[in-house]
Amino acid sequence: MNGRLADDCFALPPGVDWTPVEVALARLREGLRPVTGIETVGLSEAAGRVLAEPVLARRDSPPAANAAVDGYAFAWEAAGAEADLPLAEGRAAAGHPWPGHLPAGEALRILTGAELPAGADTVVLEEDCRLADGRVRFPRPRKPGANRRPQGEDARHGEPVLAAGRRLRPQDLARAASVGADRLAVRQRLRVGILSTGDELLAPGTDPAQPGIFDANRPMLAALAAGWGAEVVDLGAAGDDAGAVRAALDGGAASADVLLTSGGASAGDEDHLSRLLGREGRRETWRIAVKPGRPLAMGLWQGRPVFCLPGNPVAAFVCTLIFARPALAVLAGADWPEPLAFTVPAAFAKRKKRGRREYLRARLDAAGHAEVFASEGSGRVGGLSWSEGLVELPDAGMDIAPGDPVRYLPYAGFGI
Ligand SMILES: Nc1nc2c(c(=O)[nH]1)N[C@H]1C(S)=C(S)[C@@H](COP(=O)(O)OP(=O)(O)OC[C@H]3O[C@@H](n4cnc5c(N)ncnc54)[C@H](O)[C@@H]3O)O[C@H]1N2
Ligand code: MOO
Repeated sequence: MNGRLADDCFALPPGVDWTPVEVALARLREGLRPVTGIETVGLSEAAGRVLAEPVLARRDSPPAANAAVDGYAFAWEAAGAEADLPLAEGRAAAGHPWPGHLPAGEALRILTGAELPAGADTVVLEEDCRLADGRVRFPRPRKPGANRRPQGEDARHGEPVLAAGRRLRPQDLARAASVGADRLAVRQRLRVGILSTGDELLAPGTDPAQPGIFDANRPMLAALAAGWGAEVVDLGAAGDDAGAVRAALDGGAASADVLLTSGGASAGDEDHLSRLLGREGRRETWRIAVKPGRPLAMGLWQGRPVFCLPGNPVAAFVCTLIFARPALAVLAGADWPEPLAFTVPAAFAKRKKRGRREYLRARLDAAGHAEVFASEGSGRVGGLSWSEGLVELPDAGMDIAPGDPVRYLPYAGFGI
């Protein structure tokens, strides 16, 4: 079912001033619900889509016991410890079952994937066998059932094999296909509108001699959202003018399910986005205890959630990974994703203030230690491109020395 978001879905509990990251995340998790409809697609179109209903096994998988190796099938009980069995006529191959009932005390040539013939319960590996005069000799495997893949060992008929909310990875498609699924009920793609704001922004292709800065956020945010399975709606760039920002928000609310804006998030004279949302929409300024990203604001414009990301590209990027990504997942009907994190030794030294969580652009050196970008400047796009993950430092004050354990969040864990 599609959810309507409550007006206060971003509101913080009363009395909260500087919002710890985990409080902000918990609030998002509680306040958001799926906003996308459901459609049916074939397996070949389902990669990256979010399952709307569980996939149930349409039969046992495998449908019958079969051989895990090339060798000889036989009944374990009837063979001695040093087995010496006559070979039955014919063979069993994948897709070509042997029709008869194998008498106890005989063996049958069998290939990997072939259904085990009636009467046989065990398969001996061909490398362990000696063949002579129509007989096969081998040391009997220690246990009955060796090299046999039992019926239904991977899935039972009717069993849910994939839960609703899963974003389908290639291996999930294999799982769905293996139990006979054909068409899957998935969520429609979340439409994510991307808007940049600021008079200083230059479109790509502008003469570099022009004053201003090139819009770095929009291609980055669009690629992030697309990589997470969204349909991107490019809302362009709006100048620092309330009318232009209002028109862009109206256009976004009409064409997208959720908006990611950048710039104008804090409380400066030209921070129209934040002000407009406050006056004409619904805005919660969170003052999150995080660096970078403190000015992140969230709100609703005509019922559509809006993430007002800070303009500084590093802050926009970090806020998108940490806050917008799980929010977009929930809005898209997917499970809440937790970032992947490892504890690794630091390759750097840093004194950190208490009272806020910090994210540093980082990557692992050859020894597996986390090194960080030379500058923490939130405008340094070079550091974003240099980095392969983030070091996450907790709210406490810290004096970090090389070799101290730190939490490293590889970008690969964010799907980028
Ligand atoms: N008095 C205060 N000033 C600032 C505060 C504060 O709390 N009080 N917070 C600082 C922090 S932290 C950040 S982050 C920025 C965020 O401000 P805004 O979201 O209002 O963003 P702008 O002022 O519009 O832009 C900031 C910076 O980013 C550049 N920018 C904007 N959009 C883009 C884009 N699409 N591509 C590349 N660069 C972009 C813009 O030119 C500015 O340099 O505020 C601090 N100030
Ligand atoms: O979020 Mo600002 O430094 O924190 O760029």
